[in-house]
Amino acid sequence: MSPDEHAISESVDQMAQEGITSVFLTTMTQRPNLISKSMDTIKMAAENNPRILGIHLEGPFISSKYPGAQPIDYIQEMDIKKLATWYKLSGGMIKILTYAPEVGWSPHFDDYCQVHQIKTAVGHSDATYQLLKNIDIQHVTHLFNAQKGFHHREVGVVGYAMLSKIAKVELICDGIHVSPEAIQIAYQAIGPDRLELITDSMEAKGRPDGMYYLGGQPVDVHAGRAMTADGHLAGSVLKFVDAFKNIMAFTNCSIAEAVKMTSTNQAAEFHLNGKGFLENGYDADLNLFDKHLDLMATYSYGKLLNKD
Ligand SMILES: CC(=O)N[C@@H]1[C@@H](O)[C@H](O)[C@@H](COP(=O)(O)O)O[C@@H]1O
Repeated sequence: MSPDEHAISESVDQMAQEGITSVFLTTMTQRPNLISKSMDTIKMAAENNPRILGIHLEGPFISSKYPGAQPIDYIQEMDIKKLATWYKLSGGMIKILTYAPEVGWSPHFDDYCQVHQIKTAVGHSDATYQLLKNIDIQHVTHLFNAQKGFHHREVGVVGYAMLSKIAKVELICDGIHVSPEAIQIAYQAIGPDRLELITDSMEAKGRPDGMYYLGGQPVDVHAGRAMTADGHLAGSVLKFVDAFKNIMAFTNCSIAEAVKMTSTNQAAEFHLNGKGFLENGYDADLNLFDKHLDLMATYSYGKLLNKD
């Protein structure tokens, strides 16, 4: 394994400490050749690590109105040829693409994604409710963050996420990206069958405050917040087990619902066979908690990965 593949694989194994048994690794908006390199590196790392199940391409086909922490200089126009190159380099591992449909949608693009089973997600986008409804978007990336918010005459991406009957909706449940009250509203409007918790975390997670990098830009991490120099929240330092606990604390939902939002929904959406349930013949990926819901042990494919 190359040093980069090794580093990726190690960081995925490290995630077992917070109860993560499988991941889609997320790329940033960057120069095309760097995205190409990531595709190849992740593909190679996945050959030796069965916990890497896919890639989430976040950008580069997004709106310059909502870059968030994505480097604005590398936002690109939708280009199916580029997507096809990355898909090939990834060995078919791209499972989800976050993009801004108002700048990039075409029937040809939709066909390409459907044929290659790439889920299209709206994110970093200024799309209107009507556009999202017309193109039947089925996934919303980090609800509320870096997207058109709710206005009473144009309900935008947030309104679409709430009104859709089928779209799965991501939430960064750290109480910083989204306030506990907004999380309650999302829970009441969207519910545990469609919400999916994510971390959106970057390299500083679990490490001391200081300067780190996200997509090649310096990020200052202090007291649980990661900020770019121009003042955008830049990913999180949220541990997945804390997202699991927070959703219960913020919404009063049941453990069963929190389990749904952290595993079953994702497994079902992406047809991850063998994942998401404890059943005969399944992969035996599981977390053990004590009565305070502190994580005691994580098993992946039946093998103990961490222990308190
Ligand atoms: C990897 C990524 O892109 N993450 C986004 C970030 O770009 C955005 O700045 C932040 C806050 O968004 P907000 O200021 O719109 O709430 O949310 C997420 O962390």
